[in-house]
Amino acid sequence: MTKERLTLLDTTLRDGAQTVGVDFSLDDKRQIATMLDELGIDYIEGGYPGANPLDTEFFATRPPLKARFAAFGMTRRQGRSVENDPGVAALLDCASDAVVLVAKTWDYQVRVALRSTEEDNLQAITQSVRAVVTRGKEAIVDCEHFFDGFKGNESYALACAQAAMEAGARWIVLCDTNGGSLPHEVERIVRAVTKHIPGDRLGVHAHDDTGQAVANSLAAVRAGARQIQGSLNGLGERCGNANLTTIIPTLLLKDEFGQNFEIGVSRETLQHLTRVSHALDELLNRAPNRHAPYVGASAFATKAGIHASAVLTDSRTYEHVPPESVGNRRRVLVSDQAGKSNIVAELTRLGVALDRDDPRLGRLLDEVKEKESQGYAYEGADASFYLLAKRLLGEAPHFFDVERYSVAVDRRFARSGGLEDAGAEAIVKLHVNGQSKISAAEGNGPINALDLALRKDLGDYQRYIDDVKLVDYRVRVFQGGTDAVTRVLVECADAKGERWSTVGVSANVIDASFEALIDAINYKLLRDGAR
Ligand SMILES: CC(=O)SCCNC(=O)CCNC(=O)[C@H](O)C(C)(C)COP(=O)(O)OP(=O)(O)OC[C@H]1O[C@@H](n2cnc3c(N)ncnc32)[C@H](O)[C@@H]1OP(=O)(O)O
Ligand SMILES: CC(=O)C(=O)O
Repeated sequence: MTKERLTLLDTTLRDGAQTVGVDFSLDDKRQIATMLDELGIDYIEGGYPGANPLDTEFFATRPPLKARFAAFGMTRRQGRSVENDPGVAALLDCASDAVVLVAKTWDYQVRVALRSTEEDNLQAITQSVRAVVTRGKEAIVDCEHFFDGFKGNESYALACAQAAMEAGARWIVLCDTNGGSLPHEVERIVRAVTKHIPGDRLGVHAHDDTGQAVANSLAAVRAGARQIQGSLNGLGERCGNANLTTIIPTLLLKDEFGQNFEIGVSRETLQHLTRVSHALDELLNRAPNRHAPYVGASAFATKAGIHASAVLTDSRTYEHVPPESVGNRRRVLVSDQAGKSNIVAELTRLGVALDRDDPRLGRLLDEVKEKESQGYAYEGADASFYLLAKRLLGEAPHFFDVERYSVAVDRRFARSGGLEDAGAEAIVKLHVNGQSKISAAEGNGPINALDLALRKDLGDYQRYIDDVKLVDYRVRVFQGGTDAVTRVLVECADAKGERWSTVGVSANVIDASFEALIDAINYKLLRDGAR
């Protein structure tokens, strides 16, 4: 059976730029466009030339792309001709293959937001589309507020969409601009529109204000629309746009869509999806959403012991698709929800062989649960779990002893009252292979000073830790009040690019940090076979 082609238009660089907290640089835009292109997206909407210098520059220095490069802007303004509208001129003159024109299609918006007449808005649509087509570019019309407009005044919303089609627009895209529509409404309305406009000229642009942008986009496809607009990681105005990082694997891997449609993204490039999603977060300096469908670190993480036992027997028991299909991986977590299966799986991943019938396994599981009840959390501290296991198995040499440490915080104030200088000093006294070592260090804060002092002179073992860097530090205080317990998670990295995480727990944040730092060093010595 021949499959129908679905077209994807990515608006990460346009609607995504309207996300609170997102501020792309020119270089970010270039890198993101390249990633989208390599993925196999059909249209990349690069921004709004003429609206700001960055977007104008991005179009002036158009990146080389296989995808169609689309510029976004609005239909001509009231009281102006298309020839005399600088906004339209910027769209016509920029180096794009396609122009996406946003057009009002809700009569109420025409009156209130444009302060115009229904007739003038129809003419603006017709004239603007014609201008784009006459310039030899493809016209795509984003029918703003289409679903709300259709509910309020069906014939006017349809008249706007038809005006766009008759003027020569290749795609008429029905937008759920306020994001309040529900999947059954979208399906009903798109089906009604297909009686007037062929489905292979219809698209959908959904916002996520009820958390259903993905469902709404899929509902539109079920009803006949053949273009989906969305963004990577669901970036976009307010709650964001339809998340292409969810839609793409759904279209490829779920039978209803996969058996009936094809898209520009192949099963092979789909395996880069997790990397692309995280690369975007990295560019934006945002922590990836662990719970994101398909690409989140928890998307294929199994915490419950009963699930782990089954998933290790046959992964389909608790996985709706194989994690590798989207470039993700299975994680079986060690925590107070774990059973023996979780522990064996994590030990195997860490390269530690332990038989399921070995009585030490039960002792390790009990120890994990006891420590977790005190506040330790091993699901985010694999190196501390590794040390715990190795010590219980009697396979962890004792490298050094700490005799004492102290930390002082120093703050100096100017006569005017302002802060003049701030810093911290730490002293650590250790015993390494019979030698006493005392190290002092200054840092920009107490943990920094302590970390530097601890790693300054480890005698015979110093060469193993010279390249260690503390790359992440997180504190969580729980139980509240004066009995509060502090959990510190530390992530370290070395020159080989390896990363490992450790945990420390105490009523005192410095003690908890010190414990996590000590684990980090012991782990490195153990993994590198220090003698
Ligand atoms: C649903 C969406 O996400 S649409 C995405 C819109 N994206 C953006 O707005 C981001 C970039 N925008 C901008 O930089 C600026 O808004 C600009 C440069 C486009 C325009 O700036 P300004 O000229 O100051 O206008 P302003 O931002 O106040 O917008 C209101 C104007 O747009 C007009 N307008 C709004 N929508 C439309 C439309 N679909 N068709 C025609 N005109 C429109 C209004 O009538 C009003 O015109 P007026 O100034 O002649 O009264
Ligand atoms: C075009 C657009 O972004 C919208 O209507 O939501």
